[in-house]
Amino acid sequence: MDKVIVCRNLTKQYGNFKAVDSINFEVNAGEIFGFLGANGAGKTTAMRVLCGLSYPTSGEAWVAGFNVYHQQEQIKKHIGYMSQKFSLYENLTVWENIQFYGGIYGVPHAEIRKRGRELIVSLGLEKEMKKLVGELPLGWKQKLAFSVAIFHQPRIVFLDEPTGGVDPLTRRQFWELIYEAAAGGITVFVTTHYMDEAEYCNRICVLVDGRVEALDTPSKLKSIFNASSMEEVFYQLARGAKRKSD
Ligand SMILES: Nc1ncnc2c1ncn2[C@@H]1O[C@H](COP(=O)(O)OP(=O)(O)OP(=O)(O)O)[C@@H](O)[C@H]1O
Repeated sequence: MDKVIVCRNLTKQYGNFKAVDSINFEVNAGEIFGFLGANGAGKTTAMRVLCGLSYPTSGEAWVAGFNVYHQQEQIKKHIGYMSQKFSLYENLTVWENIQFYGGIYGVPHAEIRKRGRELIVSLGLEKEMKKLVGELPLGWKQKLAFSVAIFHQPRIVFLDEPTGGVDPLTRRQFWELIYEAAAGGITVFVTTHYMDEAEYCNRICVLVDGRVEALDTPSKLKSIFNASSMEEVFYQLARGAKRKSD
């Protein structure tokens, strides 16, 4: 099977403090891989290394076949990224944001127009196309931010708590977009604090104090921990955590 992310003893230290402590995992192509952990567990730190935004202290990792020490620029070209504070421009219109991000990622102009129109239709944003993004409800912004993050058809999309602050129905609709992307062959690496979302992932990796404490499908994890929900699994793992949120 094609491995799009491989981590081998990946470590990131700040001074003597190991924010990410020798983590190992592999993510398969087309997989929806959930990355869970309490506040301060090390999720964002690990994700930043995998996105080519910071260097590890030791260990190895490859993303889309590229090395995190030597090939950060190639990694950036082959991934999409969406954070909690997603990066849409609020004072540009929906259409202008699509054009802008398509351009940044080097999508040819004619292609941006064609795929941009298809995207507007598929999101049902025809009437909002010329509206400023700042005027859209949060749920729409999140859907648009996700669509823009995968507009250049990357191999992997990294989502850092993408659905913070929206209601369960909107979250569910957002996850339909995630499933569509995965069905189209994009690997999804997602952090979340919502345990209903954890259940939607193909596999879950739970970080506790910078270390991988569990890694399996939601159903296997529930059976291993003799738990009826991912919430319970998470609680059993995270209650021993020493780190507290900042
Ligand atoms: N630049 C830095 N210098 C020192 N310590 C840092 C730095 N960045 C992060 N840390 C520490 O590393 C640990 C992991 O932080 P990180 O943001 O990766 O956690 P997280 O799992 O993403 O948490 P959250 O769910 O709150 O976003 C925390 O204890 C944090 O204080």
